[in-house]
Amino acid sequence: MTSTDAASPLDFPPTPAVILAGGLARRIGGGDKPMREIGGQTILNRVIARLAPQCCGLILNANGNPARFAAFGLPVVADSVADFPGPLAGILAALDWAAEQRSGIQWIVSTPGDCPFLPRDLVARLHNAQGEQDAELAVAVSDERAHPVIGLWNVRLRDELRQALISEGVRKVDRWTARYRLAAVSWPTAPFDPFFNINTTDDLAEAERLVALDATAA
Ligand SMILES: Nc1nc2c(ncn2[C@@H]2O[C@H](COP(=O)(O)OP(=O)(O)OP(=O)(O)O)[C@@H](O)[C@H]2O)c(=O)[nH]1
Repeated sequence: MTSTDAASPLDFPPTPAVILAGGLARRIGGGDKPMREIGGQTILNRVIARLAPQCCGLILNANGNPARFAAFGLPVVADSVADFPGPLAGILAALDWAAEQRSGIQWIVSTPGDCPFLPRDLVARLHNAQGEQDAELAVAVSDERAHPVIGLWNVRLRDELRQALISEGVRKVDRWTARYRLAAVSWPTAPFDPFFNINTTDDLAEAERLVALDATAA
């Protein structure tokens, strides 16, 4: 067994996760996509339920009035870079939040707020791969496709990210991560892709079907 197959949560440093909900959700008609419901629960509730047992805390990255998320009881951190420059702005906001905590947080895991079936071993396997490969970042992969917003980020990289976003105008996550030693961690896609995410109303319907499959598999 390689150590990426299994890991105890004690094997890696305490790691908070940021749930990225700062986008405009244009393909689904705007609004807060994570507040849409599938199987009688918000997508956000499902993301929280997957991540909370794996992390030492959760934060929500969202723009606009944070009061609309009050019921979830999470710190809400807005982008510091204006005009919706994409998910890198949310990752930067989370890294800055971590540095401000002054509790020695070294790593943050990021996930989108529209990905309700995240693996229960996400954080452990990202950390294991990072450690084994002495990588600077780790990113999730399924079906040979990288999911650049689902990753493990070192708080140390925040000023380089700020520079890339603000001074160089970098927008694509994988354009930025290509600068670093990156560990890619692959998950199986049976019975379905755990990184299935919801972009459209058709995806919402598909997610309803997967909720039932997921309940059977659990
Ligand atoms: N903080 C922040 N997050 C963003 C921004 N744009 C997208 N995201 C987040 O990045 C993840 C992937 O986003 P996309 O699928 O590209 O964008 P989206 O807003 O979800 O949907 P579309 O507008 O339909 O593309 C989601 O979790 C978004 O909330 C942004 O400008 N700022």
